[in-house]
Amino acid sequence: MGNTIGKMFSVTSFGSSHGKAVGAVIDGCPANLELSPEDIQKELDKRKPGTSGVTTPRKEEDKVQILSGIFEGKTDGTPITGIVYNNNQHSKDYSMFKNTPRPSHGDYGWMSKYGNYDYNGGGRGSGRITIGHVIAGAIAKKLLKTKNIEIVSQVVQIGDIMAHSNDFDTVKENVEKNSVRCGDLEAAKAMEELILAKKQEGDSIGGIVETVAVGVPAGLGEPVFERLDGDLARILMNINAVKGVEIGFGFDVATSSASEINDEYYIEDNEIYTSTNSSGGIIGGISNGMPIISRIAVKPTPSISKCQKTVNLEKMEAKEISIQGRHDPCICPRATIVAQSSVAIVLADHMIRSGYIHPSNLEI
Ligand SMILES: C=C(O[C@@H]1CC(C(=O)O)=C[C@@H](OP(=O)(O)O)[C@H]1O)C(=O)O
Repeated sequence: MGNTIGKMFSVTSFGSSHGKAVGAVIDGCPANLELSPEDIQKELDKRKPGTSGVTTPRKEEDKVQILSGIFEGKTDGTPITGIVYNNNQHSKDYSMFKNTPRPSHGDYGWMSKYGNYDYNGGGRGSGRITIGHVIAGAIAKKLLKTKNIEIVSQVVQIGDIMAHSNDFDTVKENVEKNSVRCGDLEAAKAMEELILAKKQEGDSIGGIVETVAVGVPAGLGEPVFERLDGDLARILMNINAVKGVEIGFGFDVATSSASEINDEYYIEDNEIYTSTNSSGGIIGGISNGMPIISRIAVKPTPSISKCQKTVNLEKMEAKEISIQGRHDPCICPRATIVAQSSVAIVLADHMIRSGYIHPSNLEI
């Protein structure tokens, strides 16, 4: 239960971190979208572990195989299955967690719910599960590109260091130039130093990832329980380690007057625009044609080597642990591509639902 999202463009996630494989089944992608494994691989390469000092050192190639849904280089309207086999599990690192939940890791909740919980690598609760999001997101992004919709994500905050650049094209170019995936290269340096310092201390650090989608037409989203912002919040909040979601001004609306943040309209070349975008491109739950802006607050990775208090659930006694093994000192850099994929999945779903993309054949 709870492994599928989307109505017309739906994604079912499967697998676990130390099991055989992880991936996703995507149903509802219309036929005739040109799609190759490389289209997906280049996105997975941005997420894969072991690429820099600010990620987990686990070494995985994360090579995708497409098992179904493509005929002669194009989608054929049937379910697309993308799979990545796990190759570099170190399950012995996890033997100490069998009955000993890591503080603030999903371990305890999953042990309590299922009883039979694969504690190795956090099982299905692992960040590695986001491979499925990225596979589906790569397809969604290609689909959206046919309608000139583009999405970019960047790290805008790590600890108390903030990024200051938010011009779409600059951010798009700059995120590829630094391991933190921040659009402001000055801030990126300071962020990297902070992450490496936390890693050195055996600790980790949280931050904020922002995603901007441009070219989204007005009219996506449905009242009352399937508003576009509601659906975005749902998918974003479902990413591991996310503890907060904002759209547009988000929590800052609480300290604002309407006269300060209302987005005033104007007309240019017979088109309607707003002069500001504090609504983040969504009003009344429906897109208004302005860029869709979302932010996620990502908690620090809970698995740290600093000594922490926990309990042994079998012996019912207190215990201290220092978590070894391979973990990200900060989740944010790799979460950028997961956030972007998640936004793409929701937009693809709503583009089909609203009739902007034909549900079965892209050429119609
Ligand atoms: C491997 C990835 O992230 C993993 C996420 C994770 C966790 O508990 O969530 C724990 C670590 O797993 P392992 O101990 O097996 O290396 C991370 O490395 C990945 O994202 O590809």
